[in-house]
Amino acid sequence: MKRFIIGIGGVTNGGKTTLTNRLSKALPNCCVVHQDDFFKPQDQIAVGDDGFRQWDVMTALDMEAMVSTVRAWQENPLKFALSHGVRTRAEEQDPALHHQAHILIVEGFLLYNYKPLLDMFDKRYYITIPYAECKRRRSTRKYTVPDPPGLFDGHVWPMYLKHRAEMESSCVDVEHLDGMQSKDEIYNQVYKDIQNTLLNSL
Ligand SMILES: Nc1ncnc2c1ncn2[C@@H]1O[C@H](COP(=O)(O)OP(=O)(O)OP(=O)(O)O)[C@@H](O)[C@H]1O
Ligand SMILES: NC(=O)c1ccc[n+]([C@@H]2O[C@H](CO)[C@@H](O)[C@H]2O)c1
Repeated sequence: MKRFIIGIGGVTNGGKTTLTNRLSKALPNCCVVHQDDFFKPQDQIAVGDDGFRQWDVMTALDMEAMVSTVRAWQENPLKFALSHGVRTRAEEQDPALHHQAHILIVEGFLLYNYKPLLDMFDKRYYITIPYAECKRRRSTRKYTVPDPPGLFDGHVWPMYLKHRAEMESSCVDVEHLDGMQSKDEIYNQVYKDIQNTLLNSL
């Protein structure tokens, strides 16, 4: 049974969770790992010289635990699905793929800057949206720890630019997605692409 690990990375509020949720319902035998579930507790997040808690850096995340979770899926996708309460709905899925592939979607804003995780992906997507749209969408969001005033311009966006530049300079192979397209357009494009990738490699 073939196993595929798909990364849905990119900028905060680019639409990663929206896309992941739709894909995970449509793809066969599909589990999901969300990077946001691996944030360290607030009291372990350093406060920078700028006065902001440094949420948007690798050290804010327990990346070892995240990699272990992905390894647990690799070792036994069926056990992983059962223990994470995933029920696959065969009747809605593509019968050509259903019995042949197990899929893990890993979704998050900092997937491709951590080598041990980077190397686990079979396919990497990277969603981007421009600054103004990102700031607008982010201002409507309620995180477990709400953004203090100025966090977006003082920390979130500069860290995004820094990590993106790092990723580009290390020539990571990613497929870019335009997060300004409609949710349907993005979903249809990625679903078709995954279907082709799977069928070509089975
Ligand atoms: N293609 C789209 N067009 C317009 N709005 C979108 C699109 N995709 C998602 N959104 C909206 O943008 C906001 C962020 O979406 P989502 O939670 O999927 O992003 P995310 O990348 O997972 O964000 P984060 O990881 O920073 O929490 C939501 O309000 C969502 O409805
Ligand atoms: N999920 C959280 O615990 C949390 C807390 C504080 C900030 N964030 C933000 O989540 C985004 C990634 O999805 C990052 O831009 C963080 O700033 C998340």
